[in-house]
Amino acid sequence: MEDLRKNKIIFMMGGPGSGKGTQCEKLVEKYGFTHLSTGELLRKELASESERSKLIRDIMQRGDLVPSDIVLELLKEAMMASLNNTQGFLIDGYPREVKQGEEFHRRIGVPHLVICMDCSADTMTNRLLQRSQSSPCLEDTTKTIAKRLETYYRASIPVMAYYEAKTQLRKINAEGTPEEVFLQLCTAIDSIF
Ligand SMILES: Nc1ncnc2c1ncn2[C@H]1C[C@H](O)[C@@H](COP(=O)(O)OP(=O)(O)O)O1
Ligand SMILES: [Mg+2]
Repeated sequence: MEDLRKNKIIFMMGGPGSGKGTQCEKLVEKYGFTHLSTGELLRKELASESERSKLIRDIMQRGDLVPSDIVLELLKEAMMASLNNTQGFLIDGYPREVKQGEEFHRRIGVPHLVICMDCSADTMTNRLLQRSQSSPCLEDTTKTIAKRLETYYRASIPVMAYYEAKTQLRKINAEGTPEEVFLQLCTAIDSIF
């Protein structure tokens, strides 16, 4: 098997609205990383006509969660595809639970850096509400947001504890302006090169 860890692997954790997408875009531009989001990979797979997409669709229609081995398979294929023309992998919104982290560890390895975008519930809520005002979709009501935040907190605490002992875990103050947050991220990332 090709060694996917010959490139730096960085996990970007953070609640909804903590600024992961915004910062990943800036980091891709500065460092030449490949930005991978498992949600995005699943959406792309569903839009294809593969056998696997039918399987995933069936699972989702039953209301079940997509099994973590399928998610990891998609992630691994995407990593393989850009293995020789990237400066590293920036993986956003993964792992969602410790089990996914353990699977990633077994199949690929330990990430070189885990970033946690530290942001208060108030700030995340305000950002998400602002975004929802500029779109016709009213789904992101305060109540829905509160539920998403709670789900994130509950899941992220054990994941962070898992990585604390395994690799570099860096907490970033994600409350500031995008430029302020970006400067902190650059310091953390420069430290692994
Ligand atoms: N540092 C910051 N200050 C103010 N607003 C920010 C910000 N970072 C991102 N935003 C805005 C942009 C979006 O409308 C919203 C959510 O950002 P995002 O990058 O999509 O977050 P995530 O991908 O973590 O859900 O908040
Ligand atoms: Mg995002």
